[in-house]
Amino acid sequence: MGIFIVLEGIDGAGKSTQAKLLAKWFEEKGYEVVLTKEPTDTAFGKLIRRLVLTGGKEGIIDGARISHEAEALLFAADRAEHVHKLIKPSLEQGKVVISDRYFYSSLAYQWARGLDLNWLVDLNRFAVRPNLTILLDLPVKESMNRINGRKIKTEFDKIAELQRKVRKNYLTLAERFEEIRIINALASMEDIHNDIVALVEHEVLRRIEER
Ligand SMILES: Nc1ncnc2c1ncn2[C@@H]1O[C@H](COP(=O)(O)OP(=O)(O)OP(=O)(O)O)[C@@H](O)[C@H]1O
Ligand SMILES: Cc1cn([C@H]2C[C@H](O)[C@@H](COP(=O)(O)O)O2)c(=O)[nH]c1=O
Repeated sequence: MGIFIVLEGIDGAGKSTQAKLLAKWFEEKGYEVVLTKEPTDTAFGKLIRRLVLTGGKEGIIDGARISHEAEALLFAADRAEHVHKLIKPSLEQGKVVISDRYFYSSLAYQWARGLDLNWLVDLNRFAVRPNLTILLDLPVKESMNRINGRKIKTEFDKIAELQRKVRKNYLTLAERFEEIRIINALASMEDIHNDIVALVEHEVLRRIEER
């Protein structure tokens, strides 16, 4: 069985930066790595980017924005394909899978949109649990600074208030899901990478060796 690691956090927390650094670290140790993300690059992921994550006309169906429940279902459908077609087969082949976002994003964001947390947990029950989930925790003010320079912004990027709710939700989720570990994302990229490596060595590799 392989190793499954997830990076989570509000927009601009540094997930993709750290996912790439961690993938390189594992590769240098000789592991075969699958670096992936949600929403995925498949047809489902593209549909989500068009219907949910673009603030313009493309997000409108039959004259109105899609409901938050429909959004949650689309994210879950994308995730089901991700789990069954990529994550599970890669783990069965003994690979290291690193995902930039996973079902915790649905819990944190769609909960912040007003949906019921337990309904979201049930909807995502099919999602295989990671060995380790790293929550990159960053104050919203800093995340807004980091993402402000982007040319294309999602609706979420623009709304600092929503990001505040999402950050609070992630911290609450870290109390509920034992695989979530919090890292201070205000530090330098290098320090954060070193903190992540220490967690991986301690929480994942050592436990596998002890089995
Ligand atoms: N520790 C850090 N200190 C300062 N800037 C950082 C740090 N980590 C990442 N950045 C910068 O912040 C921006 C956002 O980083 P990144 O794309 O990795 O975040 P993300 O969490 O994947 O964002 P999103 O969820 O919105 O895709 C990038 O310009 C990146 O270079
Ligand atoms: C998986 C997932 C994502 N989201 C939101 C979170 C972000 O605002 C965007 C994705 O943007 P990124 O730059 O590609 O990280 O989608 C969500 O609301 N629910 C989810 O399940």
